[in-house]
Amino acid sequence: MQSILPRSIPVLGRQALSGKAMLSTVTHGPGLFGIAMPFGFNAKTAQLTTLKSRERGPPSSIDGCLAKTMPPGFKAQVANLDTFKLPERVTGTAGDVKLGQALVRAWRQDGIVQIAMSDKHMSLWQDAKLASRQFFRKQHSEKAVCVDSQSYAGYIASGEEVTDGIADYSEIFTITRDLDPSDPRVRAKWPCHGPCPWPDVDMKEPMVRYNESLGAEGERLLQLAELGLGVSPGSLTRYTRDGWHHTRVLRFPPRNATNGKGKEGRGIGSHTDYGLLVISAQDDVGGLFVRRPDQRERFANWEKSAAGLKEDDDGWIYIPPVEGVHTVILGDMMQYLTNDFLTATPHKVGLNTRERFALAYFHEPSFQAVLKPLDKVSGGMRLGRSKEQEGIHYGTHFTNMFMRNYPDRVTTKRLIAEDRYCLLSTPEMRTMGAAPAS
Ligand SMILES: O=C(O)CCC(=O)C(=O)O
Ligand SMILES: [Fe+2]
Repeated sequence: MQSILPRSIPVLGRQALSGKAMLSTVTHGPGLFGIAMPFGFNAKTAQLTTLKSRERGPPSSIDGCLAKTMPPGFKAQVANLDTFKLPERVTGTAGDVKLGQALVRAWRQDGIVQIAMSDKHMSLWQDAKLASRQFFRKQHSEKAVCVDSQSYAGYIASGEEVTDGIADYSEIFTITRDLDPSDPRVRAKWPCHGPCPWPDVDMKEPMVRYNESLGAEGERLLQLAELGLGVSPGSLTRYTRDGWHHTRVLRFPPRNATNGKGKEGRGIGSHTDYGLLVISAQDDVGGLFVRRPDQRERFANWEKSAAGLKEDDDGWIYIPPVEGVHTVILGDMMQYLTNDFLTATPHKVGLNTRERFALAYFHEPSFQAVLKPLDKVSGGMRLGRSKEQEGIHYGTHFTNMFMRNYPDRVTTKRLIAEDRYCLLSTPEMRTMGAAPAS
């Protein structure tokens, strides 16, 4: 099976392309907005467009349409990414290896890949999007009660989350592992372990279905990444047994209807996410920007916060919405495991002229995992130093990040008041060791 849509273009066609051929720089004046959006092109159309614009040279009118979805006030190159199609199962065939290598190459070049949604994913995403709209439309008082003092799951009002000391305008419902109060880990007061305070089944059911299917996609992507990196099967996926996967259901207000708590036009500040993969879907509005891997921009979010990194600098890539695709960026633990060969993707979200809905699914190591860098993969900088390290306990990294983002949340206050943090260093919390030498 071919790895990239459509069948009429060469597999791994991206190799023939210089990165520049896919990007055009656009600065938006406010006058450009209100023009019809390009949503409605499916992944296949977008791919064909890429091919056409390559043949013609200058950006096509469709490229221009994609660029017009960029939020006002931002300057960035506009991506027109290839779309990969995943096999239903990864079995290690020559085709799987080629696809894995192409994914690794694309992550190293752009920091992001586009994956075609299957019909099933498409319908799960439509249902989840509808549930999200219905939830965010509720009265503030109905949403505000969806909070839990033991887990970080539940509602986060616009202006509550903090990135690099500045309030984000995103309004969020976070879904973490939904644990009954009688669960032994909850009773033992493990940090971040507790129920998900769902508003109702109308929200719960579609979200649970969506997350389950992305869990399977995350595993296939990790298996392909193992093949692409040339490491033994299980080198990455051993950490996701009992993975601490979670999801952020996001709404961004239009830029002229915020509550004045954050910075004008900024939805979420520049940051990297914490685990292995972030698999996202966005609606037709547009707002996501990423930075490509750059040897000159070194960071390690688990050692020193990467929040706010280069936020107002040049060099951002705008990722326009394309119907029928997931985007996949990399998290801190992928960077740590691969010794910087694959780096976490810095990204940020700008507010647009219309409200925007997105769903970010985080495919993560187990809370109890202690990760160790892979011997066989080296990005240069960290090799040697990383080998001597004790490894990273994912639960501690996750807890640190959530405490940093929500300093005033009831969950953070209870965690501190009950001195739960010290439990993170106990042996029961670290029951997954490092990968055996491959
Ligand atoms: O809105 C998006 O597309 C991305 C959101 C994001 O970066 C996050 O939730 O961490
Ligand atoms: Fe993010």
